Amino acid sequence: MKSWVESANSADTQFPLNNLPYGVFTTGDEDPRCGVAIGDMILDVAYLEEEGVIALDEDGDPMLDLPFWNEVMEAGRETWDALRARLIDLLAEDGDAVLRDDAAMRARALVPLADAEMHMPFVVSEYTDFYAGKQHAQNMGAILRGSPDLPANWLHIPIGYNGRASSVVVSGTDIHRPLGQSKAPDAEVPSFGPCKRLDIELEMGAIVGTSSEMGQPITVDQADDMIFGYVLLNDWSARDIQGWEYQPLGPFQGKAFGTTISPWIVTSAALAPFRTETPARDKELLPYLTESKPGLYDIALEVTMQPEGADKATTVAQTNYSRMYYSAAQQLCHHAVGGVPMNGGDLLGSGTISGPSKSEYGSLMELSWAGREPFTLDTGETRTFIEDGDTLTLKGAAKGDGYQIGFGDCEGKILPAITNFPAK
Ligand SMILES: O=C(O)/C=C/C(=O)CC(=O)CC(=O)O
Ligand SMILES: [Ca+2]
Ligand SMILES: [Mg+2]
Repeated sequence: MKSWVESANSADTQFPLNNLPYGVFTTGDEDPRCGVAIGDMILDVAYLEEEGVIALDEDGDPMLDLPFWNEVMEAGRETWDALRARLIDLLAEDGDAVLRDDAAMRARALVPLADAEMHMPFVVSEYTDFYAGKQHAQNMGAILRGSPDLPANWLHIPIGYNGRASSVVVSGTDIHRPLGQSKAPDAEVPSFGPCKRLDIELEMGAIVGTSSEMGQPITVDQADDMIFGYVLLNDWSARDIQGWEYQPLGPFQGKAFGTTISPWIVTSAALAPFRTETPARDKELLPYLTESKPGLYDIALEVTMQPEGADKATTVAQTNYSRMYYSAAQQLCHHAVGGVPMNGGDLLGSGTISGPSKSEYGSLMELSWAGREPFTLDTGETRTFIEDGDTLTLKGAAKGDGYQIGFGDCEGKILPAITNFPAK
């Protein structure tokens, strides 16, 4: 689809007219507001709503003058579809000319992406992280338990744990190395201090738009319909803290200190042409988890690492979201079916995405095989885990014929641990 915003028609842009992802931005010290990426510009949809060019609510109440997309998410799929259709009409080469032919309105409504600061695109109500990548689960078993055999439940249940919504941050937010307890295998007692095995996890985040009732089960198809869109997600992980704390209740502090998401929510509608089947089942799933349509998406993913002062980043992994065993719809169905009310703003981490070859591993734990096999960056430096000053970036794009649907970088720099507090 062609737009009159020229930069949206380039094969290299992450934000062609087919994408139209949703973010929250500022360009100065005004209040953050909703925007839509198009080529190298942001469309200020809060302004267009104020001008009456976009009208979502029957009563004329604004929905886009807010520093989050939750209001639109909760309004439901009819509103999602209406907004997308209106945006395509306003931005298409041969669509409604109201914006295209009004130079003053255009100048006010289109802001260069390069001038904008991006904020959290939605209020995260709750955050759940799954463990649904088969290669990743086998690698973690081999590394930590001496065998790639999957846990007995793994092929039957999308395993997950309840994470922290309060520490989910937008790309570009620095993360301090966490403090915590750990115990080396040969040590007699645990010690307290900065994490020594700081890691990333390459994941996709699914964002729930509409709610389900407490106690009310839903089907996988209903769950799929509740998903508003997707972001890239880095589940920062403190492996030494995690290893000491996680039995028998699962991850706690080792994964609670920070989770970074990409600034743009790519809608399920934009990703629809890239739907792809979950893989063949090793064990037949129980009927409540079966899907009637392809539940995953073909999204190429990449991880880069850049030490402080280095002039370029090194690609350390490349894989694809289609490597997952369970879809977000299956995960959401499983979550709700047990009685949990799921709400607009619920964020579901896919689980770490790894493919079969080493170049496809989505964590440093796997890439360095728990620190036993250091890898070399383009700068000549070696790494096992993250060092202070390193910047880790996730990138992702669904690749169509002559265009791509991107998410914007999901980037975070690691700062030293904060140790100046009184307790010793
Ligand atoms: O198998 C383990 O002991 C640990 C696994 C993980 O840390 C993975 C995790 O948190 C879930 C995921 O992102 O896949
Ligand atoms: Ca994770
Ligand atoms: Mg986390």
